[in-house]
Amino acid sequence: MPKLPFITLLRTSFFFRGLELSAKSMFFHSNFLNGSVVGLAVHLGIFIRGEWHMQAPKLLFSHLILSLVTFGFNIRLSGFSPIACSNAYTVLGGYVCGLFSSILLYRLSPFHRLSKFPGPRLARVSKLWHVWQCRDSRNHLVIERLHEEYPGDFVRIGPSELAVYHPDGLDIALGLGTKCTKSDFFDMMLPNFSLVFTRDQATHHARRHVWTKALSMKSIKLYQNRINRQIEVLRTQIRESALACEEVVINDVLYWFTFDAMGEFAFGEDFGMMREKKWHFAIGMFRRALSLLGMFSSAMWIIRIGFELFPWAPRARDWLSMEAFCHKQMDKRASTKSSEIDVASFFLEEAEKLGESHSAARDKWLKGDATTVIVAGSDTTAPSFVFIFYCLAKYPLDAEKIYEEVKNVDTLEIATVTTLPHLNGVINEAMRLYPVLPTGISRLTPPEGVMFGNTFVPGNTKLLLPACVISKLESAFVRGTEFIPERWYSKPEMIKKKHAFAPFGLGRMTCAGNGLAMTQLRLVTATLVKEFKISFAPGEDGVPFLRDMRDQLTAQPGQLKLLFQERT
Ligand code: HEM
Repeated sequence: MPKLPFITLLRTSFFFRGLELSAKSMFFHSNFLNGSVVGLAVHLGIFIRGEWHMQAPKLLFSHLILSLVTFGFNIRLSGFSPIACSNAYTVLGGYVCGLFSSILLYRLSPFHRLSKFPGPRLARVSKLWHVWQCRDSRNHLVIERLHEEYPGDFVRIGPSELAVYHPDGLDIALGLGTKCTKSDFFDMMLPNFSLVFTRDQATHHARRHVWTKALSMKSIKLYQNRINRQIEVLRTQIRESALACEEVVINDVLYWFTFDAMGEFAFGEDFGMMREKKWHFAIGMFRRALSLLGMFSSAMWIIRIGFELFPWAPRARDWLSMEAFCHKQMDKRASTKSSEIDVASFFLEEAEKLGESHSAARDKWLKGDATTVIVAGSDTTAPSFVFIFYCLAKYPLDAEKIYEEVKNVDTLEIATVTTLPHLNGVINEAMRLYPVLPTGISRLTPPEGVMFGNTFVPGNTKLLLPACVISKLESAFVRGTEFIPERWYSKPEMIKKKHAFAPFGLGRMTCAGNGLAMTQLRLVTATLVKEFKISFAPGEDGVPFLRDMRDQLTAQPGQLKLLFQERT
């Protein structure tokens, strides 16, 4: 065999090495490209349409499985080797790049249906931006700041979500005749059913009548003895503090009262918090679990992943344990006969109608509504109370005006307190300036879209309707940021858009417990103002109370210390 010169050998070896490298590079590129095309197709063909939060846990799980299968497949093809692993990485890397580039470009592009609405660039890309902004549970400040930064009626706060600051926003999105429906947020409690968390309108309508019956003014009168009992415990506790000249942490006392009262109305048994002057463990769990909502309520897919894949994580566990506690309360109530009527009596009566053949659905409704009645009934009324008492301490002249109204009347008479103008003006004004659902109302536009004045909002857009901004708009209320109770009775000209104040929502899905909540607010405020002078405790100025407020779907104000002094 002729001997090849060394140089020729070298050249030939470089040539083949080059060929191998370019083949490898082509292979690499084609793997990457194939992955990217699949990623692109999956976005444009599937994920671009509809809602995916309910499937989020399954999607995450199936993507993990698919990644493992891709590795397995490549290892089977080329044996366990760096090449097999790098092939798998390349395909998966291509998929991820294709999928996310397509999502990113689309969301930032002028072709997106919400492209004309202003808002932070990162908010357009992903809801993770909003989640990050809410990491300290202060969504109300985020939403207020955005309103200042982007003056106008709308700000884009997510890829397909708008914050609406229009003075008619609540009326258009919630009012009678609206075609907007509840947003993805209301899938939070699934698989349990509950009136609040029911998106399907027909199902909602069918369930609503039980709640309407259980919380009608006629039924509330049946709970009057229970209400009076709880108010008496509260009065006694406040009187003890007044006699001892002790400051009262009003948040604790009024939260204990409201949860105790709700336990009593709902299941015929309070939580004993006022008597024992300490938090019940289940309510404590619930309040810890709320921090989940402070950060994640704007991204339901994260909450769904948390509940389904990480139910053992501390906050998710607190939430699930709190639900289990409420379910147990309902089971306990179902197995006892009560001589006095309570809210559960109505639910149990309805459950009996469903009978054994529908036992699964019946149990789900009972469980879901048991949680709702405690959570929606207490964690809303309690902060309303705290804000009202903050206003009474801050505006003592208004407290005195209420005193003039109540000093000669029976403050436990529902019909009487309903008609007292300044009492009701103060309650309304406190709820307007300090809404208990500061950013908690959201809706989805119908497929054909909705007009807000002259602006068209396209279909399937999630809307956030922040009461913390809308109810103070100058276009809705004259001197909108000031506390003026008279606007609700003697100065109606100071209200330009009455539906910009909707503390209980509007329309078909308005608060079912509106009457009960207002009754409690009126009776308790009138009773305590009649008996006590209320002021800030020494060293208290109410600043930390507002500064430390968290927005965890419901407002969780900071600590407030008050002094109660018995009127002589
Ligand atoms: C001051 C106290 C309260 C406030 C500010 C309040 C506020 C609200 C708001 C704004 C909504 C509508 C949410 C939406 O449209 O997305 C609502 C719904 C609801 N609330 Fe209340 N609420 C209070 C007290 C109560 C009480 C005491 C109960 C019951 C015991 C209750 C039970 C419900 C229920 C069941 C719904 C759902 C209604 C439906 O979807 O048909 N709420 N509440």
